[in-house]
Amino acid sequence: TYLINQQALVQPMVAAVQDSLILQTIDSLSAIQNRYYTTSHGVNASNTIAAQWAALAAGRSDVSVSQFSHPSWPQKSVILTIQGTTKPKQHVILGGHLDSILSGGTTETSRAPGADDDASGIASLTEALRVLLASGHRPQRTIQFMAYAAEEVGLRGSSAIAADYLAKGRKVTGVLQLDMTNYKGGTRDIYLYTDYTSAAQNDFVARLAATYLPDLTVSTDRCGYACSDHASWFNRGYPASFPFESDFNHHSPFIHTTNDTLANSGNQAAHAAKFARLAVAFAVELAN
Ligand SMILES: N[C@H](Cc1ccc(I)cc1)C(=O)NO
Ligand SMILES: [Zn+2]
Ligand SMILES: [Zn+2]
Repeated sequence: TYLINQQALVQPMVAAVQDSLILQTIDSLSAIQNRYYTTSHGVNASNTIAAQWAALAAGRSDVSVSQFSHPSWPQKSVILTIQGTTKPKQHVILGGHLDSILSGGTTETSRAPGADDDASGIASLTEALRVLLASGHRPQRTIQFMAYAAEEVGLRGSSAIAADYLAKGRKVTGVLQLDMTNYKGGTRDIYLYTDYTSAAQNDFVARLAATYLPDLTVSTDRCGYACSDHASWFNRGYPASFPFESDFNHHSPFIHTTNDTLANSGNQAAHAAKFARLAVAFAVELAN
């Protein structure tokens, strides 16, 4: 029973989302030479996100930022935790991946901007996080924002983290994945993917969109394979949802190339902002 009853909290947060700040984050992340999981730039990208999230967390004793080390490669995942007040052992998780890749192979000097895949998702998450922290709201359940390493090489960062949660018996109320939120190739606004996701939670997400983003159109589609980090959680029995930029046939054609740039995403972040608004609604409603 997914209740939607936090309108007084969520409406102002949704209104506070700024497209310009999302654009700024996409621009700075895609300016890094590449974010490949084994390069010095890929390590730098993780540290940059950790620093940016730590700056947002400043002054909050209930908020912390950590990096999750992966022994078999150098790029760390980033986890920001907002401690829950009454149900701290229950986790609401929102994620995206911080790595990038070139389909022909990626080296230390490769240019892999990954503006849509997945700087856009990280930027949408960062803006959702910003407005959530700016509100001063303290959620009942613990909310975690995660920037996963090494998604492009087999969902490896999220898989390691999800396996760790399972091994530790941690309770996960739900997971939202944002991977590619800014290239508007389809006719609708938000596409909820139905494979490797939870039907019940997807219905909740659709109702969140209807409640908080009434002007937007929502549709569904399928990937046909484990196409992003939501599958790491779903495959271990955790409820996951994956709102995506377009229908399968119209996603950004630039991904995994040197042309996955902000310019090729229309030099805008209005599309990514829709996902930031949905993310903040998901976090606050599910964590209370
Ligand atoms: N495989 C995904 C890209 C991808 C994700 C969803 C859909 I629909 C189509 C394509 C990837 O590269 N994620 O990083
Ligand atoms: Zn991706
Ligand atoms: Zn990708």
